[in-house]
Amino acid sequence: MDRVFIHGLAVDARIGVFEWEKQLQQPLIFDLEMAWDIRQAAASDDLRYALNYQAVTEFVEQFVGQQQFELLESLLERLAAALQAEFGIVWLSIRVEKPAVVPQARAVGLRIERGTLE
Ligand SMILES: Nc1nc2c(c(=O)[nH]1)N=C([C@H](O)[C@@H](O)CO)CN2
Repeated sequence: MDRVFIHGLAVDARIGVFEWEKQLQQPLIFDLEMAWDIRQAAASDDLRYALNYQAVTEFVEQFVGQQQFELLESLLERLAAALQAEFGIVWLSIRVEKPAVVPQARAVGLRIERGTLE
């Protein structure tokens, strides 16, 4: 299956376990990989048959901006389900980095995969 990707998408979020984290917005960096059969879009040269990465980007920005969780796990699980439902994505991987929150590390975060590939 082909993949549409969005790398390095920075979105401010209210997320974290600690009280100080709940009082501010902090940047999250997302990498998304989404399975999509591109052949119909390629044959027709028509955006309607493509997975529109601009639309996905705006959806992620809006979704993340509206949520508040303690754990990255909670955010990613819901974001993955929302993207699959909104765009009909059968499989996706979302990786998120929380930069500079753990001083010993450049970034921390997680990566999940949801759905199935035929
Ligand atoms: N697996 C996770 N570990 C931690 C998270 C998280 O969301 N998932 N969050 C934190 C704190 O909020 C972090 O930002 C600062 O230590 C700790 N560990």
